[in-house]
Parts: sequence; structure tokens; C-alpha cells
Amino acid sequence: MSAYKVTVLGGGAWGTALALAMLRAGHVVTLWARNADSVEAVANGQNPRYLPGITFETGIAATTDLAKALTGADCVLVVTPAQALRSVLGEVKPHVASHVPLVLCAKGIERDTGTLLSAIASELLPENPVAALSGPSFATDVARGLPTAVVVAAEDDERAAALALRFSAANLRCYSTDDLIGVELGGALKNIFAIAAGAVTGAGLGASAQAALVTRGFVELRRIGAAFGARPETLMGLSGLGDLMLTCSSAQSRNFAYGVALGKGEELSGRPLAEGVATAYIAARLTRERGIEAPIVEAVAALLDKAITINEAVAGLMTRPLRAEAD
Ligand SMILES: NC(=O)c1ccc[n+]([C@@H]2O[C@H](COP(=O)([O-])OP(=O)(O)OC[C@H]3O[C@@H](n4cnc5c(N)ncnc54)[C@H](O)[C@@H]3O)[C@@H](O)[C@H]2O)c1
Ligand SMILES: O=P(O)(O)OC[C@H](O)CO
Repeated sequence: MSAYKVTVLGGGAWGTALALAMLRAGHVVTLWARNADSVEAVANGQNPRYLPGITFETGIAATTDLAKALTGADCVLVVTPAQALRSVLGEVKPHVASHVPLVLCAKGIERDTGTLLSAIASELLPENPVAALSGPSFATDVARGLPTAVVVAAEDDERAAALALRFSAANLRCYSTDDLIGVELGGALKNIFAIAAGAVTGAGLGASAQAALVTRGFVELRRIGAAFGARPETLMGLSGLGDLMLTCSSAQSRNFAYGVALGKGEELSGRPLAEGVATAYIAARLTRERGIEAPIVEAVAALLDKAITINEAVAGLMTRPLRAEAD
């Protein structure tokens, strides 16, 4: 069998970790990054800017030349931030063959339009099959070779299963599903609740508040997901509940850490990427427009907008009309 060639777009933490995961799964891996320093470092078994303190095996062919990176690719993992997807795919388009699957690994929704990432890919490269990879997976854990499980989604379930088989390795177990929207929404929305959970911690509101917030956040996640056509079992799975649990409980999460800073009233500019900031803004707009009840999403968006204080956010959530839990 000829070698399977995976091209990874994005030389940050997750791009590097996924490139390593693909290498460990036995594939020929090329990583494209726009930054020459990252390219040189990754080729030498490090990425000090995004994965400080981690040394890994060599074998990833890293380059800043996008055309070269995409030549002969059997599969492309797109691992740049969600808000950059449209511009990155615009650059990719002239260089990628139409049969090559695009596996979207970012977690977000386009801030200005509310478009899901898979819809952006289908709009720009309509011939290319689209998939998503998501689930509880810190880049540092995956880069270190620690075990986890994720889910690969594509509307064609056979394609999803085939990609999951390709991507799985000793310490990366990939499940598959045809619920692409469910997987995308779970991954995008959990970041908003991770910011909220971090804010609860930062403001010193206690472990009980934390658990209540995350539980009610999950109710909201399922309510929003259902309105957009996600299947409940997907949202109960790795890309929904699994990733929500991870990001809402660990200071390793950049979204959680952003929330902690927010809750403490610290300076927020210049922090590492927290996708939930843009997602909160657009999710609040979408839920408002569609009449979906999403008080935690609203509160996070208002907090980020500095329209309310953390105390006002808490008071707003605590004084909502009482109701049956299942409603
Ligand atoms: N880090 C994780 O643990 C992790 C895990 C799962 C999913 N993700 C998701 O993966 C996505 C990327 O996250 P990350 O952790 O790699 O972020 P990062 O900040 O570590 O790296 C982002 C990379 O994208 C590059 N980039 C930014 N804009 C670009 C553009 N317009 N064109 C080309 N390159 C561009 C940056 O230079 C950088 O190399 C996010 O959506 C994140 O939610 C991250
Ligand atoms: O560090 P975060 O908050 O972007 O989370 C990373 C991953 O999404 C965890 O699965």
C-alpha cells in the first residue's frame, strides 16, 4: 500500500500536535506554517512558541510554501484559528485537488456571519469532501503522546469511518459520526462555557457555583445544538460533553484561563488564542435572532463586551424566573 500523505495547515499548538499524531499513525506528514521560525523548529523536534518545554520526534516535513505543502496530499487537516479559516481556504483553493478531504480542526463559528466552518469550506471548495475532528484533546497532551479519544465527523458516514481509521493510533482513538453539525457546534460552544466556568473560578464563587454553571451550560449547549439540527447523542459525546468537561475544569484550557482573568478583572489583551471570545459574540447574536433561550451565552457576551460586571452577570442568572429543571 502506498504511503498516505497528510498535510497539516497551521504551525501552532494544535497543528503541531496533530502533525505528530499523524506521524505516529504511520503517515507521511507535511506541516505548513506561515512563520519560518516555527517551520525550522518543528523540523528539529520542537515548537517553543506554542509547545514550550516539549521535545518531540523529527520526521515532519515543515514548510512555509503552501503550494509545496499541498502537492500530492491525500488529506488536509486545517488547524488555523476559526476566524482565519476563510482566508486560509482562499489561499489553499488553487493548490488542492478536488477529491482531497478537508478535515477542519478549529473550534469556532465565523464571527461576522455566523457561518459554521464546514459551510465556509463547502462554499469556497464545493468539490472537496469536508470533515471535522474534535473532542477532548489538549495539544500538549497529544504532543506528549498521552492517550485521548476524539471524533471524526463527515456527512458521509463511510468517509468519517475511513478517516477515523486512518487517524487512529496507539494513543489517539478516533470515533466517527455523520453528525457533522453536532460535532462542530459542540466544539465551538463549549469554549463559551469554559470562559464562564473560568470567570466563576476567577471571581472566587466556589466549587458549587462552578458545577451548577457547567451543568446549566450543558443544557444551553444542547438547546442551541437542537435548534441547529445537532443530534442529542452527539452533544452527549466526546465533542460535546467530553470536551466541555475538559475545558471547564482545567487551567490548561486557554478559554478557561481567559475566563479566570475575566473573573479576576485582569487585563485581557495579548492573551493566547481563546476561540470562545468570538464564538460568544456570534452565538449570542444567533440565539437572540432565533429566539433560543441562552442566558449564560448572553452573560458571557455581555461580560466580554464590558456591558455588565461579573456581579451583575451572577445576579442576572440567579434571579431568572424559577422553572422545572427539564424545561
Ligand atoms: N491547542 C489545543 O489544545 C487545541 C486542541 C483542539 C483544538 N484546538 C483548536 O485548533 C485551532 C487552532 O488552535 P491552536 O491551539 O493551534 O492555536 P495557536 O494559537 O497555538 O496557533 C495558531 C496558529 O495559526 C496560525 N495562524 C493564525 N492566523 C493565520 C492565518 N490567517 N493564516 C495562517 N496561519 C495563521 C498562527 O500563526 C499559529 O501558528 C483553534 O480553533 C483551537 O480551538 C486547539
Ligand atoms: O485551550 P483551549 O481552551 O482552546 O482548549 C483546547 C481544546 O479545545 C480542548 O479540547
